[in-house]
Amino acid sequence: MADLKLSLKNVHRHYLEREARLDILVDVALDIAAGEIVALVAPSGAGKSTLLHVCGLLERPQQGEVTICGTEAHSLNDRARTLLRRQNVGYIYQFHHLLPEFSANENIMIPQLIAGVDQAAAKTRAEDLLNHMGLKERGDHRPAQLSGGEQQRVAIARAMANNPGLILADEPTGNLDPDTSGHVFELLARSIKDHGAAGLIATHNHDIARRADRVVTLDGGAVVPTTL
Ligand SMILES: Nc1ncnc2c1ncn2[C@@H]1O[C@H](COP(=O)(O)OP(=O)(O)OP(=O)(O)O)[C@@H](O)[C@H]1O
Repeated sequence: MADLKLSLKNVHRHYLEREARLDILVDVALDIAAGEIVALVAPSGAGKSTLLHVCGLLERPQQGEVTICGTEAHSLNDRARTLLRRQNVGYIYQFHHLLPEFSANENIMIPQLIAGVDQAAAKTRAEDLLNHMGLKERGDHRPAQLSGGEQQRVAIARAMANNPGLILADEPTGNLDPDTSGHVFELLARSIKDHGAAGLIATHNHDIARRADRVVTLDGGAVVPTTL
């Protein structure tokens, strides 16, 4: 059987707005195996961020199973969910969310230090990851001293820092020009595959989505395959 990094079964997520109930995710099923990258393309408001939040254990679905790297999250308490997320999930956002007062190296070290890695090992790994991102000389630079594409490459390195099995990316190239978008996506895809991780990448950019192993969309709240 495939080594599944993400498995969703029968997932339902709704929001209550005054009297109305908004059904955003309806009976969602989705499996992503190690080494696989799935693009999620759907109109604004369809529920892409909601799906990523459920996959990343930031939101609980009202119903269904969310299994991350072999561990089913539903019955876990909040603390156990946080640990599962920290150990197994890397998140990348449209805007890098790097800590402005810290250098690129330090931004990549911080999640490792939180996970209990010692200072020297965290620094070595940060330098190694930056090197892979083509940013060897930029370790001491703060986010404001880097271009948008460079900031996103640091954000990718940070997401990979604790070697997560699952990478979730919400519009990771949404803020970049087309050439830079392609380059950043290639680096992200290579990182995911080199680490034997799985990736779910929400994007409005069809050129980017076509580079994934497969593309899915949200149709009436369900995840269904699509071609672009
Ligand atoms: N906490 C919440 N309470 C009520 N409604 C919410 C909440 N979070 C999201 N929604 C609604 O759920 C729907 C899906 O939102 P979501 O952010 O997942 O969409 P999206 O596909 O990521 O959109 P976009 O591409 O514009 O970012 C929207 O109609 C949104 O208003």
